[in-house]
Amino acid sequence: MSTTSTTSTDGSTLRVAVPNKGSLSEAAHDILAEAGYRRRRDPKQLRMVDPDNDVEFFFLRPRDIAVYVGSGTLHVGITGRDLMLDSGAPAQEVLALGFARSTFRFAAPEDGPRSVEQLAGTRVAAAYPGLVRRWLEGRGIEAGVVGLDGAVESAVQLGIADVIADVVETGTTLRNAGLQVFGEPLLESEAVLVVPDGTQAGQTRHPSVDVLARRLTGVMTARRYVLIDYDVRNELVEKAASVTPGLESPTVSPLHDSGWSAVRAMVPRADTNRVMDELYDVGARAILVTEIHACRL
Ligand SMILES: Nc1ncnc2c1ncn2[C@@H]1O[C@H](COP(=O)(O)OP(=O)(O)OP(=O)(O)O)[C@@H](O)[C@H]1O
Ligand SMILES: O=P(O)(O)OC[C@H]1O[C@H](OP(=O)(O)OP(=O)(O)O)[C@H](O)[C@@H]1O
Ligand SMILES: [Mg+2]
Repeated sequence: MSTTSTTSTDGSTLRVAVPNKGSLSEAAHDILAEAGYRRRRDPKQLRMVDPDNDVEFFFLRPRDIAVYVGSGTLHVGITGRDLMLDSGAPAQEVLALGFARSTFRFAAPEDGPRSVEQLAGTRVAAAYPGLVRRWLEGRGIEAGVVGLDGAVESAVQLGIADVIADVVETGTTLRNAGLQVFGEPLLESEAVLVVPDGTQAGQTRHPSVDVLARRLTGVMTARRYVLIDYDVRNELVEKAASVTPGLESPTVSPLHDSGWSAVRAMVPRADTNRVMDELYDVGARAILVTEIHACRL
């Protein structure tokens, strides 16, 4: 009877890879829980079956997720765009998820290289060596890449590299290491939903991937928008509606007092107060804002 199950039409359980720890993990678990999937109880759990949704979750290192998905052994996963590209695995992004945002940038001491052109002949330290090598090759720049596991910012001071290429979020770690960014970002990254590369022979997308993607999109929309309701005199409806056009068009309903209408529309959360001020100026009253808990557009 349920129409919300992710049960696939081909009868096989959807196998989903989720980051087990690190920067992506908590937000990935949150968005899945908001999308109606079972939440992991124990952070050491490696695998969890969610029978209500006919999904099996595998909690893996974020760096490995594109490798599993690309091999076809798991149907879909959540990882970082940068991690997916670094792996070189035959996986492709189907949905950007809006969290774990970062930029990937070159940085060096003040007296080091200050432009991409000056990278030739240098040693670049990176925890994403595949991504950096491909980026340099794509531009015909011949530089050595020193692959490290992390704390890359120390590599210059410790003498094994001239430049680093790393994830920058606030820039605090770079500043503390006396490094400055230069050149354009190599990449803008965020968490993404990945599936096996469509070009791989013999691999077809599991039908429940689309249900998962729709649910996650619904959560992102519910987070990004609020619902606004207000009353306005009939002659002012058009003017007020132009302030709150909604996604398609606002809902306008008659009030018991025939001179007034009630209007309802979705508004970007970030615009809420500006929109309320404008509506009040137009003459709207009883302006109410409510959360959207879930939606399918
Ligand atoms: N401040 C940040 N540090 C590291 N990764 C970040 C940061 N902000 C966003 N990210 C993103 O999170 C992903 C890295 O996840 P991962 O779990 O490997 O990171 P981590 O927190 O550095 O874990 P670890 O401690 O194992 O290195 C990448 O996609 C990266 O772009
Ligand atoms: O710009 P910031 O806000 O300072 O964040 C970026 C830093 O955070 C991450 O390091 P992490 O703490 O994951 O350590 P690691 O380098 O050992 O992975 C990343 O590798 C950068 O070093
Ligand atoms: Mg790290």
